[in-house]
Amino acid sequence: MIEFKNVSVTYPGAKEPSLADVNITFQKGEFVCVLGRSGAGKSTFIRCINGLQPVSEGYVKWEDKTLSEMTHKETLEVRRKTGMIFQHFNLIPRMSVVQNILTGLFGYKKSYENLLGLFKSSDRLQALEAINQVELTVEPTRRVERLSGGQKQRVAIARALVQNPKVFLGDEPVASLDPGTADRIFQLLKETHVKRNLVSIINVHDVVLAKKFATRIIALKNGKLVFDGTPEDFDDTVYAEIYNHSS
Ligand SMILES: Nc1ncnc2c1ncn2[C@@H]1O[C@H](COP(=O)(O)OP(=O)(O)OP(=O)(O)O)[C@@H](O)[C@H]1O
Repeated sequence: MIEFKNVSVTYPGAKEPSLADVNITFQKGEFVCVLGRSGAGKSTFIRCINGLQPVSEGYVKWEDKTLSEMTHKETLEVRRKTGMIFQHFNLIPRMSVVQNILTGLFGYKKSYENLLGLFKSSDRLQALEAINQVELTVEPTRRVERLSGGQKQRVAIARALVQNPKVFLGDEPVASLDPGTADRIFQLLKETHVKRNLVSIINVHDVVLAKKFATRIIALKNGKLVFDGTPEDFDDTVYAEIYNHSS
């Protein structure tokens, strides 16, 4: 469904590529965790998937279409199909839970409707359903700045859900949460993933979480794809190879 072919990314002024000649394909139903040391290229990789980061060489394909050759409309469609979840949640602090979730519907609306905040009652119903699905028990009208980290991440997931995504992309979604909350958020992501038969590709620092939830683990080192296998294959030898400090 998503294919990387000889993908490299070199940032302006950089001597070395941050992503180097990556070849990989992802299929529906895969729950992929991306591992690697800090600076290995994980965020760059995730952002290439929906074109937030343009590639310097090679291409990324969604089904049979190359991202860089898509029309504006097709690119927007790809973004709409992608639910992104970030470490710092990317919510609007002074807006309420339900208002934040409704922004997930922007991809379905005309821009003037977004500007005027025009939502139908069926939209609000959808937002309330998403709140139920992520088991968020706070008042929908509460401002998100007053929520805990775990609650904020649930709002972010609910916002991604109303988008009706085909793909979940996570850039360190649990990095700022305590271990118990991180585990519960991963549980929720995995359940949603299974229910909706998504492709999920999630950067994570915690190898234990990756091994517990992933159906496939990949690892980057200095921008190169150095591991692609099952959680069982990701053993101590592989761990040492990926996280050691020599190049
Ligand atoms: N916008 C940018 N401009 C220049 N260099 C960048 C940019 N973004 C990332 N880099 C560099 O590219 C490399 C890979 O960064 P990236 O953020 O993809 O790694 P990462 O594995 O996600 O790291 P972390 O786990 O710390 O978030 C790093 O050397 C980083 O400094």
